[in-house]
Amino acid sequence: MSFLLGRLRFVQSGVLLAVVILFVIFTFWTVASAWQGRANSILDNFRTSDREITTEFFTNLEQLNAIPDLQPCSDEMLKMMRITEYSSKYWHEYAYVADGLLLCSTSLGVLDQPIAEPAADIINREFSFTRNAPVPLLDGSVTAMQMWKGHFRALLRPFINPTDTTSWLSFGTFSLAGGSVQHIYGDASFPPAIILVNEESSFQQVDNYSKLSQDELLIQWYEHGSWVVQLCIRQESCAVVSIDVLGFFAEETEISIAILVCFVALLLLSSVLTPLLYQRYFSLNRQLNRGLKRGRVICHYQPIIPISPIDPVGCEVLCRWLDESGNLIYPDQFIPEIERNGQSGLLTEVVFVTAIQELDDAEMLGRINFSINAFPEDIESGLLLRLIDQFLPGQYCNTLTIELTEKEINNMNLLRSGVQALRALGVKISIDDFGTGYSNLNHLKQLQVDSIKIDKSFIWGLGEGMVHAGLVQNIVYIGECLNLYCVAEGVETKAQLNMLRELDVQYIQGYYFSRPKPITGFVEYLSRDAECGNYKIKYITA
Ligand SMILES: Nc1nc2c(ncn2[C@@H]2O[C@H](COP(=O)(O)O[C@H]3[C@@H](O)[C@H](n4cnc5c(=O)[nH]c(N)nc54)O[C@@H]3COP(=O)(O)O)[C@@H](O)[C@H]2O)c(=O)[nH]1
Repeated sequence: MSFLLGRLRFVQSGVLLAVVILFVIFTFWTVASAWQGRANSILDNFRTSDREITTEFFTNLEQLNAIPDLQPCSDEMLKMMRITEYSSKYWHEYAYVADGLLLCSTSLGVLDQPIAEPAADIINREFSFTRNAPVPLLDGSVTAMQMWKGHFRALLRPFINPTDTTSWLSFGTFSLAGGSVQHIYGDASFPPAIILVNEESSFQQVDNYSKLSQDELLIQWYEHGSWVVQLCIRQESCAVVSIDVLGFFAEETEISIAILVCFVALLLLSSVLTPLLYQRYFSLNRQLNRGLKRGRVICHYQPIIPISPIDPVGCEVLCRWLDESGNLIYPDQFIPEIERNGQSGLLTEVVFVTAIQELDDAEMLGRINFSINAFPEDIESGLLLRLIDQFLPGQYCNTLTIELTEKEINNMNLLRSGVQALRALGVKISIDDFGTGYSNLNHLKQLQVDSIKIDKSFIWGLGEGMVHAGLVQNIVYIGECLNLYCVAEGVETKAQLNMLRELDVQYIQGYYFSRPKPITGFVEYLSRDAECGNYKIKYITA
């Protein structure tokens, strides 16, 4: 019972643990996909706009710079600048600049008084720009990002700023200028963008990076409670999205509550499911069912030593069950369950077939006697006859003893005729645990058996006074009268052995000689000539 309870608790905690692990994975996945989705959309926005903005800038300004033989700020040049602005999506107010002075622009035309341009705060290899500096052309009343290339300059139109996000998510872009990282827009107080030089060798120092395309790299890392995702385009600009993990849960209360509710629901569900799962997969009943089919029932062999040196040695085959955790379970613990499940025939078959196979492999079949335990219904149903016919060569039938285990007899007539059929083959029948259970004298007379096995409780009482000695003596006497031989089981001491010899018991079985052992241990024991009692092992000779 305690074994079962322990098992139940083990299974329950196992299932609970599995449920919790699944839930944690589910939570992580839900949360991660929620914030990853948000970060991705921002990065996508950045990716698209950055690509389009820079492509448009370079295309347009390169075209303007490449116009040959045009007078600066001539009507022809202004026309070209206005056509360019008309087809621009991101850039406007194209202007012509010479020696730091702005001479004309698309909206104002040729200026009466040239205006000094602000100094670019970022100077790159091919271009220069200011970040949101006041625009002198418009009296400094507006700020805009201004970018120069060659003789031309353009202003970036205001567009939707992706920093418009939640409190747990911040965004910023950075650019590489003059060999250093410059903040362009968004949150400047970020964990610094890792490396803006978009060279694979430098990114390879970062664990989690992936190359999205020839000129795009994505890097992700965890830092100070934030998950940071950085996307770099070409060699100059990177967008960084930072997700504050705890902030997410604090802000997104609906998601947090939903997760909490799911967790509680899962806990409740698991407390309902666990017993059902246990019943379905882990009950002793189920395990036995699987075990019987999957060779988890194994055989141990315990010697039965004859008192007379002329009689051959024997053994009793005793089953054990190797449960799914690798523990050896003894028959008293699982046979009652097997009987309740109506699987006793299956157990007998597994033990019978395994024992014959193992004895044969160990070259013991035919050289020693062997006893197998069986239920009365195995004889009544004809199962044992079928098994013998199928698996035991006829010449070895007289080495087999069937020990009838203590159980109610269903049909005495069937049992009697089954016993007769077995005995006709040479198989011997023994009444197990004689003196207890159903093994009464009337059954002995009706069944015509070959031997009786004196129950170990009588043997253990031998040293305790005359009563048990008298009982054993009477059992031996009954055996003599009915022409049966006696086997004493449970012999543990030399004193018990000596008393049994005096009482003329013919065979001894017990820990005094050997505990039940797997076939290899049993064969090894026999090869040492039963040193425990100085018994010379005698085998059956052909
Ligand atoms: N139908 C089947 N019944 C089986 C089968 N295998 C075993 N059994 C029956 O289960 C009962 C318990 O068996 P087990 O735990 O294997 O115990 C056996 C011996 O280990 C034990 N024994 C033997 N000598 C000693 C000893 O000196 N001291 C001590 N404390 N125990 C000892 O006795 C059991 C043998 O019993 P028996 O069969 O009555 O000879 C038991 O009733 C088995 O019959 C099976 O395959 N099928």
